[in-house]
Amino acid sequence: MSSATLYERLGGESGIAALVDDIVEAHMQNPTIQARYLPTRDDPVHFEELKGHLRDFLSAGSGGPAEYRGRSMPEAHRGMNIGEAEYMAVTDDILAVLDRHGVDPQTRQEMLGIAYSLKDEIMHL
Ligand code: HEM
Repeated sequence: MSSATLYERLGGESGIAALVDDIVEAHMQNPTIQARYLPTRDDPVHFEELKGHLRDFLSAGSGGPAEYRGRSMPEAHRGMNIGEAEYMAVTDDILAVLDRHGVDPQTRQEMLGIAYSLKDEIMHL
């Protein structure tokens, strides 16, 4: 086990910013979920706010200093009726990007655990 916090292992503020950019881009390219995400780019202010929320969510949730000011997970995803295949697609994108950024397997496993733990707050709402 590494003694570094998850936040540190993700590369701190700059590492997380780079991860979020690439994860969002991966979602835009992923046929299973791109229709959910492409419209968020139509309004650049909203898009930047969304990416800021994703950075803060990841920082706050991994032991970093950010304060998450976005909506709760059920609030953010209510009305989307997100299914299993879509959840898998998002998780796959995240793991692939972590791999590309050289994040170690134990840390990727931890991220997978966190993603699974959030399922009930995000799916079928
Ligand atoms: C590990 C799983 C997930 C996490 C941690 C997560 C996290 C978040 C966060 C933090 C936001 C920002 C909320 C805000 O700005 O108030 C968000 C927004 C969003 N999420 Fe998720 N999400 C997950 C899975 C999914 C899935 C499976 C989908 C559907 C394919 C999805 C679609 C969206 C969309 C479209 C938005 C933007 C909503 C908007 O335009 O305001 N998310 N998510």
